[in-house]
Amino acid sequence: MIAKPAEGGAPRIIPALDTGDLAKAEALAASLAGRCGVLKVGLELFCAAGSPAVTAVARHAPVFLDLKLHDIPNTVAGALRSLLPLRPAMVTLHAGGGPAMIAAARAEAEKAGTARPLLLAVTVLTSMDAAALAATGVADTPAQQVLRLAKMAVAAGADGLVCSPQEAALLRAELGPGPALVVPGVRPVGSAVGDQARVATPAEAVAAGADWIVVGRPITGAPDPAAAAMAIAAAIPG
Ligand SMILES: O=c1ccn([C@@H]2O[C@H](COP(=O)(O)O)[C@@H](O)[C@H]2O)c(=O)[nH]1
Repeated sequence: MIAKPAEGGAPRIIPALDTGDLAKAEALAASLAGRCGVLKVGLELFCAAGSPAVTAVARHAPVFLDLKLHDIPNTVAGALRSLLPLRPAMVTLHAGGGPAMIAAARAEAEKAGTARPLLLAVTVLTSMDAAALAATGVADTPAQQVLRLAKMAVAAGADGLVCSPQEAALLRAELGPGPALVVPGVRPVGSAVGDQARVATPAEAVAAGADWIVVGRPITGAPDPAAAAMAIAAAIPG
């Protein structure tokens, strides 16, 4: 399993290679790999190019395969079985799938032995504010719902959690140093927020307890993505 980055050590930034163009993703991977420890393949790239996208990006750095699996336990276990030969370093599944789904995924992942991916449970999407959450029938605040889902997911076998920077400190305080915290919704000072709702700067996210921060458009949309990634790294103390 991939180890958490040590303080002041391995780079903590995971660029999201969100494009439907595999050649563009490969070029981004080649330019960013030296500066970032892990690269993220998400739904846009995977739906466009499939498993060859993972293989191509993995030539440059370990892959965070962010497919946010969410289905009945048997189907999620089967999806994971199909993904494990790609040797992703991290895989996401929605915590909302419940404890049986997460436990089934963990049991399947264990079959890959020490090479297994980190299983990360997505709590409440960082694009959702309190009103969006209420529209799904959840009257609690995003922080309350994130904590509820996080506790359940870790108890069911998740190795870590995807949360916004605004809940990272709460999860660290409640769950301790064990679970990996992978944090999107990160915006360098002056960057457009776009469709993200619960955001903070890279420095704030890391100070709150993020092990890795996920940054997409502020890097991939920059005229020089590698320079943008280096500027983000430089803005994180330590
Ligand atoms: O709650 C979540 C879970 C995953 N993501 C993913 O992270 C990146 C963020 O991209 P930006 O361009 O920096 O907004 C993207 O791939 C999402 O699918 C998330 O944003 N929030």
